[in-house]
Parts: sequence; C-alpha cells; structure tokens
Amino acid sequence: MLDTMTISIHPAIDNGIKQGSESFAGGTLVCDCADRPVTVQISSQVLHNHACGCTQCWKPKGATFSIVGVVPSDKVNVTANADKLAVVDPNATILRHACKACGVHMYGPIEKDHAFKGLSFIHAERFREPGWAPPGFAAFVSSVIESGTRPSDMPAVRSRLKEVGLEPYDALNPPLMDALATFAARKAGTLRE
Ligand SMILES: N[C@@H](CCC(=O)N[C@@H](CS)C(=O)NCC(=O)O)C(=O)O
Ligand SMILES: [Zn+2]
Ligand SMILES: [Zn+2]
Repeated sequence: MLDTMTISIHPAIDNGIKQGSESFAGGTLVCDCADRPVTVQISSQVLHNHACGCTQCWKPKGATFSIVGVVPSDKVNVTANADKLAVVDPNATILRHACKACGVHMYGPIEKDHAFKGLSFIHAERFREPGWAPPGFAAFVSSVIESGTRPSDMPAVRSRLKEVGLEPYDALNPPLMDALATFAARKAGTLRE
C-alpha cells in the first residue's frame, strides 16, 4: 500500500492548496499551446470548486484527480482561437470544449434539462491570474480506479484527501446531491417545499 505522503492527487493540491482571493471576479483561461493558444474570458469567481476523480474531466499529466468547478454559462466568452475548440462527447451531459491541439478542456456547459443547466464546468488552474477559489471537497473518488489507481491504494487516497482537507465522496458532495435529487423530485411531482 502507498504511504499517504507519496500519493499524488494533483500538483496544485500536493504542494499545498493556495487560498483564493475575496476580490477575484474572473480572469482568462488559457490552454497549453505555445502557438495560438485558446483563451476564454470568465467574468465570475469559480463556484463549487472541487477535485474530481472521474475519467471524463481533464487533468494535467500525472494527476490522479482533476480540479473542476462551475460558473454561469453567460459569464463564459471565448476570446481567441475558437477554431481550435471541439466538443469531446456531444452525448455527454457536460459539453466539454477541448483544444484539439493540446487537449486541455476550456469550458463545458450543461445545456440539456438538468439541475445544473446554465452552468459551465471550468478548470480554474488554467486561469492566468491567481485568486480563484480553491477546491473544497473531492468527488467521484472511487472512479480513480477506472483510470488505473489500484483498488488496494484507495484507503491511502482517501486518507490523503482528508489530510489536505478535501472530504472524499464517491459522487458529488451532499449539497450538490441534494440539488440533483430536488430537481428529480420536482420533475416527478414528489417535491415537498
Ligand atoms: N465512473 C465514471 C463517472 C463519470 C461521471 O459521472 N462524471 C461526473 C462528474 S464530472 C459527471 O457528472 N459526468 C457528466 C458528464 O460527464 O457529462 C467515470 O469515471 O467515467
Ligand atoms: Zn491548446
Ligand atoms: Zn469529473
């Protein structure tokens, strides 16, 4: 079993999670291309930022988790080299727009009928500017097994997440799970206010 100190979660988490700034109200997301990088202007702080262990979210090379959060979709504007963007999977709930050259996911709106419709998923580590809200929990933790983490290492992964203050969940955290269930109950006509 891996020692908790040797477990790598994500570079921006392993080396100490940086605090956000109260006054941060957005900035520019940049892809990894040296030539003609895609830039996306975000006019909002990132909300519900978290570590995600799923196989679908973009992560930097060597990372076990992604760092992902949301902003209102009307706060997202592609400002350069939009021609390099393509949707990774048009059938997914999150329409992840990735740079075709470097692979970085720049923004992923939810446009279908869904509790999170109108929000776009972004990777705040791609902001040029500091001050973005740090991740506050870890989601889809068990899913890291699907990208090659040994099942026997999962206790160490969860211990390390707790050690750095990110409560591990195997889906989303309780407030977001409640939002999904509230949406489902409203649709089913079973919601009690
Ligand atoms: N175990 C699956 C979980 C995938 C999953 O459900 N991801 C979540 C967190 S990002 C989701 O909301 N996906 C919606 C989507 O990918 O559009 C995997 O790792 O691929
Ligand atoms: Zn790129
Ligand atoms: Zn994910």
